[in-house]
Amino acid sequence: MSYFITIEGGEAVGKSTQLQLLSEKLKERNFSTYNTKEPGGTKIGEAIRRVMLSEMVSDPITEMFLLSASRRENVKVIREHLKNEKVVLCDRYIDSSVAYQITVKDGDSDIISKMIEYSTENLIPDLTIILDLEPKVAMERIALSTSHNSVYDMQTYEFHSKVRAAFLKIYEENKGKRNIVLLNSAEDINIVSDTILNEVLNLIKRNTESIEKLLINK
Ligand SMILES: Nc1ncnc2c1ncn2[C@@H]1O[C@H](COP(=O)(O)OP(=O)(O)OP(=O)(O)O)[C@@H](O)[C@H]1O
Ligand SMILES: Cc1cn([C@H]2C[C@H](O)[C@@H](COP(=O)(O)O)O2)c(=O)[nH]c1=O
Repeated sequence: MSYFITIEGGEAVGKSTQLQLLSEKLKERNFSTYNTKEPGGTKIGEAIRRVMLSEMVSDPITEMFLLSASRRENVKVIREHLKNEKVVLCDRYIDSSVAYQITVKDGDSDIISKMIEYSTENLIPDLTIILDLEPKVAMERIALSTSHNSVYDMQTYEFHSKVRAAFLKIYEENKGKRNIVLLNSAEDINIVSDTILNEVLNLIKRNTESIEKLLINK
């Protein structure tokens, strides 16, 4: 069985740390994983990432064109890995576009939703983990980190607060409709990591059980 899992949230909430830990823990359990991120994941995507992280584009639709080009290329690669029974872990995906380009930057939601549709061809995650953190703590982590110096990392408290609120809204609007989990990432790294692993193992267990039921009833 293949799984597509996304990790979402604002700047420095711990997405890449948790993605790496999850990948290692799944490998220890004999799952084959493929790690990727957005923007990025392919040669074109990485070039777009460099542009986006060095220059804040004020027009959300212009940003969506860049993100969609990166995403479309990345989705092709993701689909190949899903065909090969991999657990694909993606650091940010479509919920980030809803949060940043629609909610925070007030981009036209119909246009952006269409762009998401075209770039993903409706590839929806099996599970989305949203990491939530007070912007004050996130900004402290950014200040201490040597790798957090993008134009997004350097935004104001107000910007980071809007991003946090946007992800909380996504959670409220989607819980019960798709597999989406909200976690407090102010907790210790290992506690957050164990909780994420449990969520993933539960998803796999639920799926395996429903397949077994189908086979028995056949
Ligand atoms: N639970 C935690 N407690 C304390 N520090 C943490 C925790 N999780 C991550 N960190 C630290 O916070 C910083 C940001 O973490 P990380 O790079 O994983 O965040 P991120 O969400 O991927 O950031 P971005 O999306 O902005 O690149 C890193 O220095 C990391 O070591
Ligand atoms: C996928 C996606 C990303 N962004 C922005 C927000 C982030 O700060 C940067 C990526 O940097 P990170 O270090 O990987 O967090 O890109 C966005 O605005 N919209 C999106 O859909």
